[in-house]
Amino acid sequence: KEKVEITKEQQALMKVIADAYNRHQIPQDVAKKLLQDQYSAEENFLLLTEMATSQVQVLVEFTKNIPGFLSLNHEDQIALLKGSAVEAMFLRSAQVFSKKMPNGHNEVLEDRIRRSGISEEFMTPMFNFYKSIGVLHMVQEEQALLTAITILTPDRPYVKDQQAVERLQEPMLDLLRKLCVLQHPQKPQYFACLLGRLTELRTLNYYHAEMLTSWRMNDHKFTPLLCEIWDVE
Ligand SMILES: N#Cc1ccccc1NC(=O)[C@H](C1CCCCC1)n1c(-c2ccc(Cl)cc2)nc2cc(F)c(F)cc21
Repeated sequence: KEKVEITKEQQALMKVIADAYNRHQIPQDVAKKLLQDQYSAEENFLLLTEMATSQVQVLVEFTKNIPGFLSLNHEDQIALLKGSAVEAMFLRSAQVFSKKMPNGHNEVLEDRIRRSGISEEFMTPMFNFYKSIGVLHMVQEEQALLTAITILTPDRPYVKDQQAVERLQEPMLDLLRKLCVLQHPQKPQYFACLLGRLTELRTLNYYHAEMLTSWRMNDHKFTPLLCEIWDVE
């Protein structure tokens, strides 16, 4: 039986990433807002664009805390942020969706999202992903590392120095692998399962632009930042 040990520098890395992840979270909890009231498709769309805009700002702050990220080539830094912003948003949404709430609240939240204005055809892939994240019962450190690993994906479009990105992603993957063995000793496949979720996450990337433009309302307005990050307008 392999004796898994987290080294001193891996403990330091975990602390940096987990602190940055907890520090850079969306202030207002959108789930609470959705549970309070039933909003129109227009109001929900506006809420989404506000959430997504603040999520990008939060993502940039989190990413700046990833050791070595700021030493990457500047265009590559932008390419990594642009390439991972949508996935980070869905990963964050999945984590919010998976949080255990008082009886019946999770069902109400799902219903509010189902009726928020998103086109029917995207419900299944989106909720399948949310549920597949939910069943993993990830701890905060795993969520933080998974977000960092998503950002540090070497094969994003327009990344020039992929090796430099791999050198940053590898220590994160190694640390996450050890964490999974220590946190979920009864699930030897847990680490592989987590990485499989990142593949499922990429498919949501594919749908996101259409999810937005097909929102059940006319005249979809996006902030300039979202036009940059989402392939819309
Ligand atoms: N959460 C969260 C979150 C954090 C940062 C950025 C965006 C976020 N997502 C959001 O706000 C949206 C809201 C926005 C208002 C209308 C209903 C969906 N959202 C999404 C959703 C994101 C995108 C796209 Cl195309 C469709 C859906 N899946 C959610 C799951 C949840 F459980 C949840 F509470 C909220 C969720």
